[in-house]
Amino acid sequence: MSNVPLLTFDGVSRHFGGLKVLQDVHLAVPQGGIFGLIGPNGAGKTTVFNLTTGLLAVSGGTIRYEGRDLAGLKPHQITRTGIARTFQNIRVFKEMSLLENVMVGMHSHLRYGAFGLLASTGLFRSEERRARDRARELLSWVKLDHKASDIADNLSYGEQRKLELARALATEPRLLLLDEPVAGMNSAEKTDLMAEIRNISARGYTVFMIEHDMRFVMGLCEHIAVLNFGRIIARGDPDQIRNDPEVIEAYLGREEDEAGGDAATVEGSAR
Ligand SMILES: Nc1ncnc2c1ncn2[C@@H]1O[C@H](COP(=O)(O)OP(=O)(O)OP(=O)(O)O)[C@@H](O)[C@H]1O
Repeated sequence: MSNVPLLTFDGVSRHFGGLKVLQDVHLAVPQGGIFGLIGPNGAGKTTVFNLTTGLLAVSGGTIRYEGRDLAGLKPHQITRTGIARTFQNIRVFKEMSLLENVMVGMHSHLRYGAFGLLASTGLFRSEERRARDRARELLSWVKLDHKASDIADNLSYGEQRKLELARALATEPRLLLLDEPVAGMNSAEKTDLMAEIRNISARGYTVFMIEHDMRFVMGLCEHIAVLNFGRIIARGDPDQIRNDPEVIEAYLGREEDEAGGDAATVEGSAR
């Protein structure tokens, strides 16, 4: 793993009117490996992803990817620099096959574009065959290749999440942002996904994930940052995070506030 960060947040803030959702956030996601961002509900985690992918603009500070300031870039331009993401709410095309879902993610990389995908003629066949092979390969990384021709609507919730992951990979990113990848999965699916994400990381992708499931985060991430009320309150490896008094306070405080709500405990229970 190189020491040069792939993605950096330098004094980043984001306000919505008077609401300071992120304040002076400094982050450095190293190249390679798996980085986790955790924090109680509403801490600002998804906003970090929305800023990184250009869905929102920063109110202050700088976000750099491979040293390049991302300010002013549109989401599709950011995708082209090598950043892909999945969403907290599943966004698969339910009436399309798994293969087609992945190929849609690929279109910005195909020379003929999305129109050619729909109206393919002989001219485009070899390119399309290559795309199909790649899509099938990506589906195999999340163990869905045997269902490649099925309609996405027939998949379980957990499988739809994995399909989203394959589709994100189809843009050929180097940085993969995963927003709550195991939400809605049963424990067997979580165990499988953990192995699959480890394999994806071993292939050279940098993974940056938001996740509430502490067992998953602690088991998978080498580096973790903790957001609370829009500020980073801790950074470190899983042991440092688990034992950080401010982190424990942030989670326990929330649990009391929410009277046994769904805030995860730092010790490791899944929600
Ligand atoms: N576009 C927006 N306009 C106004 N407020 C927003 C917007 N996006 C997010 N917020 C607010 O910013 C705060 C942080 O939201 P965000 O979704 O980043 O939190 P989160 O840590 O991802 O939460 P969760 O774990 O519940 O998904 C919330 O109070 C939310 O209501």
